[in-house]
Amino acid sequence: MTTPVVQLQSVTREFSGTAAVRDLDLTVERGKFTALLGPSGCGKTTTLRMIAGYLEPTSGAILLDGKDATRLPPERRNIGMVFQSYALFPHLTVEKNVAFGLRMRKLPAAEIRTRVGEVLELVGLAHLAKRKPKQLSGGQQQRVALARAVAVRPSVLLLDEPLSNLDARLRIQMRQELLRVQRETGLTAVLVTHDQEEALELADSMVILDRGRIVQQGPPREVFRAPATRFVADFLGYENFLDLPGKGPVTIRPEHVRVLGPDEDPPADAEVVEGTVASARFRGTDFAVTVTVGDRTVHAVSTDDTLVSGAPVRLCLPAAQAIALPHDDAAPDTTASEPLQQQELHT
Ligand SMILES: Nc1ncnc2c1ncn2[C@@H]1O[C@H](COP(=O)(O)OP(=O)(O)OP(=O)(O)O)[C@@H](O)[C@H]1O
Repeated sequence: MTTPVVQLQSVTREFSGTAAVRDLDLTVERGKFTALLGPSGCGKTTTLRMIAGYLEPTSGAILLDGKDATRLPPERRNIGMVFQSYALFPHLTVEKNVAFGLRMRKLPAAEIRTRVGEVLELVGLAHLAKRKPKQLSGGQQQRVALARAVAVRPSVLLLDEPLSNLDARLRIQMRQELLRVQRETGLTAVLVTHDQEEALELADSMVILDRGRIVQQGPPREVFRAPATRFVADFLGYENFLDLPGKGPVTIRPEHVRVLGPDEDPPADAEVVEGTVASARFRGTDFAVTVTVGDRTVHAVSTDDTLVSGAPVRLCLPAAQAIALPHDDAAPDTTASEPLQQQELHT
């Protein structure tokens, strides 16, 4: 096995006695794209800044390429960083911005010229080399920042919410761009994001943080399809948290809950509950439907445009899509986790 590029061993970082990151163990494999994902304040940026060397851990160790780097200053770590704010030098041209890190490393002028040319080609900006940052669009500025980080051939490329300043369309385009650059260069990358779609699309490994701790990690499909806790499920858009008779606490995505037609028979392995439509919100191709079942709300997705508030409906909860959750999982909304009563079920 090759040495991991980054290893965090029992890393804790406190601010005024409060831990922003607690006892974190993290391994970043060579050539892989790792995403740190979680809600605001969960410790993503603190973790990234410790890897970069801008913050020291309160305790624990950081290894880069297998060597202890816990107290090494940023300039002695071979790291490339891209920020949300681009952080370009406004008075320097695109090529001089990209050359900056190479000049700091005192590379020969000819080598700098070659590398700047290569990375500008890589991000498709060779034709804008003489422009200043303010003459570029947001997406182009972020490409310059990416080129500048890649030019130094870092051991690890650290990306702190690099796409969140871009509009929705451009963000999706730039995701592909980022992935292409990472794949073409073979660089190891660590991305901080609160956007689950971004992590799902880009990452080989997804690490979910909650209040400074890792709560789940693995390939995105695995984590998405089998959230280990209610927190992870909730964060990944599982809206239904139910206690099914004989099954215990489960979670199920709204798009897996079907509104049955009046004469429709449910599949054999499904639970069926009766309720009343509380709301049906049009979303373009379908409706986000909320249904009151007893004293709780079940979320479903339907293409039926005749559903109106107050209408009685039957919902089908396919057993195969119901993911079991730990019994003692803290419930963010306690009213939703009461067991569904037998009399509400039809078999
Ligand atoms: N310099 C600091 N001084 C005091 N507290 C800090 C400092 N930096 C971070 N924190 C606290 O540490 C916790 C984690 O912050 P961090 O910025 O790592 O979270 P995050 O997951 O990156 O959040 P966001 O997505 O909002 O950027 C927060 O509670 C934050 O207020």
